[in-house]
Amino acid sequence: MSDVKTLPDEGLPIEIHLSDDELDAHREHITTFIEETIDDAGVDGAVIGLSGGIDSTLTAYLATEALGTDRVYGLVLPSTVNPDESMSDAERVAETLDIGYDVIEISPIVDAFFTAYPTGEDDQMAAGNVRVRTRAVLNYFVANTRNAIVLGTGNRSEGLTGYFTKYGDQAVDCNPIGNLYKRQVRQLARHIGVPDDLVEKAPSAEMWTGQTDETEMGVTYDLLDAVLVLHIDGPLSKHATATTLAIEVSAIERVEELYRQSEHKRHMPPAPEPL
Ligand SMILES: Nc1ncnc2c1ncn2[C@@H]1O[C@H](COP(=O)(O)OP(=O)(O)OC[C@H]2O[C@@H]([n+]3cccc(C(=O)O)c3)[C@H](O)[C@@H]2O)[C@@H](O)[C@H]1O
Ligand SMILES: Nc1ncnc2c1ncn2[C@@H]1O[C@H](COP(=O)(O)OP(=O)(O)OP(=O)(O)O)[C@@H](O)[C@H]1O
Ligand SMILES: [Mg+2]
Repeated sequence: MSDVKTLPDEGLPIEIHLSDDELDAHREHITTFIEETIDDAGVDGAVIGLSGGIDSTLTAYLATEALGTDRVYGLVLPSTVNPDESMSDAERVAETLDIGYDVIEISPIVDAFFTAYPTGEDDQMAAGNVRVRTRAVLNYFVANTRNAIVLGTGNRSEGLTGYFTKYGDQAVDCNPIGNLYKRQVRQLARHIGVPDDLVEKAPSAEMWTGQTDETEMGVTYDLLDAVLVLHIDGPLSKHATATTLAIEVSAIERVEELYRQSEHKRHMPPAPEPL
């Protein structure tokens, strides 16, 4: 973690922190959103990929609260690079919520891609993205058969930094926690009773062995969220944000870079204007 930029203890802006009343309001707002999305779509329920991480765990808890156990279905999709502990955490979530779920090992499918195009197997990012997109295909396969929609687990911090695989974990029908920054995801999860060990574990895409979000992005989520709320979403300039948070301008510039480089991921694929 040595070259990961962090926030000084006193640097957390109040705009990030949610009071108990605000957390209750988010809980109500999100469960209503899930219920209305299912009703408007005219489907029987929702499918969600369970990774044992906090984003899918919180989304699954809120979906079950909104829809009931019978209308939420979990998919636990291990590959060779997922730690056993993550997959058992994912199963624990499904068991705790008492929702139906399948465990499907994706390695044979992923290996078929590597056999088809062996050059790609050693490219860590490209191969990791194949694992992520394989899960998307399975999510939709199961959703089609169950007359269900696919619930995404993307949060606002990931959305603004493009920290997701295009047409992979972003290939979903809605993102119930998409308006929450990562720190708020943890706060709401703790508030509604998600076990502490799941709230506190280090976020990881688990696309390759040992990957963690913060190491790859080069900033902690606390720093990222603070810069997003004050500067990218908020009114403060780069220098005012650096002063407010007592951090170097280079940390702000790293966040700006993540935001700028991922602009294409936040839009539908463009086409030329009609002639
Ligand atoms: N300017 C541009 N305009 C239009 N399209 C553009 C583009 N630049 C790249 N592209 C396209 O986008 C592709 C690159 O995007 P993409 O395939 O997504 O790949 P990329 O952004 O390179 O990698 C995915 C990132 O998301 C992270 N991730 C993925 C999945 C889950 C999680 C998690 O937190 O669980 C995190 C992962 O660790 C990595 O940092 C290029 O191959 C190209 O096709
Ligand atoms: N092994 C897996 N099986 C099923 N779904 C998965 C698996 N790995 C990832 N996913 C899906 O991809 C989503 C994106 O992963 P991401 O790592 O961003 O979220 P998370 O694991 O829920 O939380 P965290 O970011 O804290 O690790 C997950 O929320 C989950 O829906
Ligand atoms: Mg994860």
